[in-house]
Amino acid sequence: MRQLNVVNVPGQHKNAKRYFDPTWVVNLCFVIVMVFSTMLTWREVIVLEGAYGASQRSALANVSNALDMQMQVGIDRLLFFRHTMQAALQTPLDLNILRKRHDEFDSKRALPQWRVGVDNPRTLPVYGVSDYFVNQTDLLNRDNDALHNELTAAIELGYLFRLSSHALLAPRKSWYVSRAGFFISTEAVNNEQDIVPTYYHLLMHPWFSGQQLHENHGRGVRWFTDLAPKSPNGSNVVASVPLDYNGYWFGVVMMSFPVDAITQLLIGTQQGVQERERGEYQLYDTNFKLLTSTLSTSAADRTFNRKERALLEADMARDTIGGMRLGSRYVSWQKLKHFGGVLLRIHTLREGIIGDFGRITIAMFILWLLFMAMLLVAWGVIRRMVKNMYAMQRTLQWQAWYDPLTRLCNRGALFERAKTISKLTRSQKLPFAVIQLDLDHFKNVNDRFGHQAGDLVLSHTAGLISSTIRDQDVAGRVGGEEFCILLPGSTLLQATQIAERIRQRIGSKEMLIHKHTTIRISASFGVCDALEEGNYDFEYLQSVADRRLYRAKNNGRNQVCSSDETPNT
Ligand SMILES: Nc1nc2c(ncn2[C@@H]2O[C@H](COP(=O)(O)OP(=O)(O)OP(=O)(O)O)[C@@H](O)[C@H]2O)c(=O)[nH]1
Repeated sequence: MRQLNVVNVPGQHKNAKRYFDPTWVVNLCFVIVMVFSTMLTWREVIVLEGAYGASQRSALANVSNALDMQMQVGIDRLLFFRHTMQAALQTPLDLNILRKRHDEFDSKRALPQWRVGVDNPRTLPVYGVSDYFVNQTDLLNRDNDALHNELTAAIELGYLFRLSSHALLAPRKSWYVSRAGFFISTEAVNNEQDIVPTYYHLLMHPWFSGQQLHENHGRGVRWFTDLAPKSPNGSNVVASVPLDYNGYWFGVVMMSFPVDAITQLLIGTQQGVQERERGEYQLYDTNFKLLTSTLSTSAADRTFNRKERALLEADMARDTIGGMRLGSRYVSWQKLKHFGGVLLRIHTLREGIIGDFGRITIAMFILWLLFMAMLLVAWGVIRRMVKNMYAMQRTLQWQAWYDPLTRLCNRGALFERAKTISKLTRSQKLPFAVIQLDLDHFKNVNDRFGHQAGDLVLSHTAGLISSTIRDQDVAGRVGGEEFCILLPGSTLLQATQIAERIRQRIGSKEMLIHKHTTIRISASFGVCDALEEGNYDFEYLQSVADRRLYRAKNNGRNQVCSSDETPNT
């Protein structure tokens, strides 16, 4: 027998679970709204974070530029001093007072230490060491033709050293250290015994030795740090520039700036800035050694661990300005143009939270939380409403299609499905059998045992029918105690056998209608098939089956009639 491959008729109870669940749509919609609103909020946070980073870097750039400007003043002054020396070497002053100093130098140059000076408080004395000392190292040389001119140029420079301006970043000390074994210094050497150690000390520092031709090819200003936080003078930053003239390296002009003054300068730039926006500024030298900070050294969150330092140094190797989040801090940094060091700005989470960006972020987060809470509540309510509506719709739909007592199709549903099956079987030229079934003497059941017992018999019979037919067959209650079964794909013979099986099952069962009462009932059947009748019209088929049912009734009930001519089978 060919298998009928369509029984998916609207309203069929067995397929009800395949219905689409609308709560999934509600869930999906809310999840999409949640995801999108979270993504939008997140995007806002990222934009805010970018703006925060930019504001941090811009605050740092302001301070860094102010510091650079002051450093530039120092550099300008240093270059001016060098230029003065070069001018003095080019056109030496031919004054009697200076010529006397040449003679004095010639007379003292062999002494272990000496002092030559103009008796005038507006200039500085020249301190020197012996010819012997100079000859000990290739770094020094006293055999040059311009030696006297260099000496008078140094005395002239002494005048300028004295005229130190009142810049914000005033030098602590200024020196001219000559390779010819002498120096001038804004810090007087009070004891003659200290001249040699002082000169030696100056030579040994990189800010002198680092100005040799092979170390400073560009002959520009170089910056050095002199870290001595425990000394009374504290740490210094030293700028030095070589003095060259006519291709000969004469010596080095140097100035030292106290780190404390830089600290004050940094603190000064914070005046007028709200405390929560200030953050902490740290100045590091070229070797990433901390020089100074605007906060006291005891601040716990000012230091970086090894991993953080490595991250910062890697970032600094790539650019001249940047910023990154390190733990709960935001660290922005900028390399200083002149000094070669780097200025850092550290903004802690606490400062960030009480700042404008922090407050906006918190407000946004609270709004997002509120929105999420409202969304969740709305989700719950709408989901429940949709669920209830859906359940109600399913109930109504079920009630429209099914008989509540027997749970079989009602008359209307059966006719609808019969039409569909009829059309389908006709198009596929398949048999389509119809069984009409009527309980025998059902009135007696009602009369003897009551209407409720009658209902029980009806539902019990429906159960027997449902459990006997196949999945593709459809059973319905078409009258009080009258049933109809559609058997798509079944021939008359097969349908008659099925009807017979149902008849036997109904007749053989003792039905429990009261606690201690069972009854046995019977049913009569009329069967027909569309292929045999040559007509697929359901109403016609039902009328034939009905006619045969009444033949069965007339022939004594409890039997199946499948023909108009032959006696019951
Ligand atoms: N309990 C109950 N009885 C019903 C229901 N619908 C119809 N009936 C009863 O079914 C009985 C049908 O009686 P009849 O049409 O005389 O048929 P019968 O007594 O079965 O006799 P035959 O069909 O000739 O064998 C009537 O008494 C109806 O009241 C129902 O839903 N529940």
